[in-house]
Amino acid sequence: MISIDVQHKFPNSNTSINFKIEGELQRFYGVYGHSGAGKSTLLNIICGFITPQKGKIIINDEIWFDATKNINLPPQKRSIGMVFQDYALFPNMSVKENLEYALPKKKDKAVLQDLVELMELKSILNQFPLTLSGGQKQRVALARSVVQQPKLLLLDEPLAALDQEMRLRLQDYLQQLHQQYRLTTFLISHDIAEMYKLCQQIIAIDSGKVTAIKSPSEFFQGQKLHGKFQFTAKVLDVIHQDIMHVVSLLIGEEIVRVVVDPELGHTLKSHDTVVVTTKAFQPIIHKIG
Ligand SMILES: Nc1ncnc2c1ncn2[C@@H]1O[C@H](COP(=O)(O)OP(=O)(O)OP(=O)(O)O)[C@@H](O)[C@H]1O
Repeated sequence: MISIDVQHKFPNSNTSINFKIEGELQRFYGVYGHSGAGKSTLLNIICGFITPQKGKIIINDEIWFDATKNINLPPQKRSIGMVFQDYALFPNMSVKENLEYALPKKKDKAVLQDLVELMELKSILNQFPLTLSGGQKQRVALARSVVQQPKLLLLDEPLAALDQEMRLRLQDYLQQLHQQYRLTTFLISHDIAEMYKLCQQIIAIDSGKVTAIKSPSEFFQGQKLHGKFQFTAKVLDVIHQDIMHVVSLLIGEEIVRVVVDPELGHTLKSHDTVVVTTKAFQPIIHKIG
């Protein structure tokens, strides 16, 4: 059982933090909200980097924080694995040494071997972080955070710096990790598809408060899906040909050319951000993967 009920106010900030979460162990939670909503603050409070002014954090009957009883376990006493966007590996240690360093002294080394296999790290065990790609580093960082089999795994946008292909592969690894070890996981992500794929519950945060805890389909379909296509795109260039105005748009990693009204065409320039919507909803869908 997870029971979080904390209040906090940062000096010089208008945001009052008030997080209330009742949840179950072994679940994969997505933490979702606008920039500045308080997602990282939630993870920092759970791991003990920020001490809230009031409230309690109880994880599986263990009190990690209780302001009235003056209990505040330091981060190293809270059983937590963490991975952030920047790959915090020890640069002077090989992959193998990075993993071994994380293994608690009395723990069986078998878990290391399992993780090396699951995360396909065998071929890079003797390499140093500097020689690894972003995706490889994050695979090692994920494996390292799981070596000690923590009670909570806290992931703050761990895949945000990776390209789309690598991101999808790492999502598969994350999924396998969760299936294998069933660690209670909190993942911050802005990627709705990622949340759908990985998370059982979405913890929605807005202005320092938890506003909903729902399944991805309940949450996102209520919030986002309006039965029409809507994309955010970057304008790459606008070509004026006679009375035609052709705009090249970058949508995700795809470039799409569209003809627009001259009135609109004259107002657009490269680097503008636009929203593209279509009224008719008759998409042609081809399975590609
Ligand atoms: N140490 C701090 N001191 C003062 N204010 C802070 C501190 N940490 C966070 N805040 C404020 O709390 C609010 C929430 O910040 P937080 O980083 O948790 O947002 P976030 O949802 O993770 O945003 P992003 O998606 O951009 O990373 C912001 O208004 C931020 O300025």
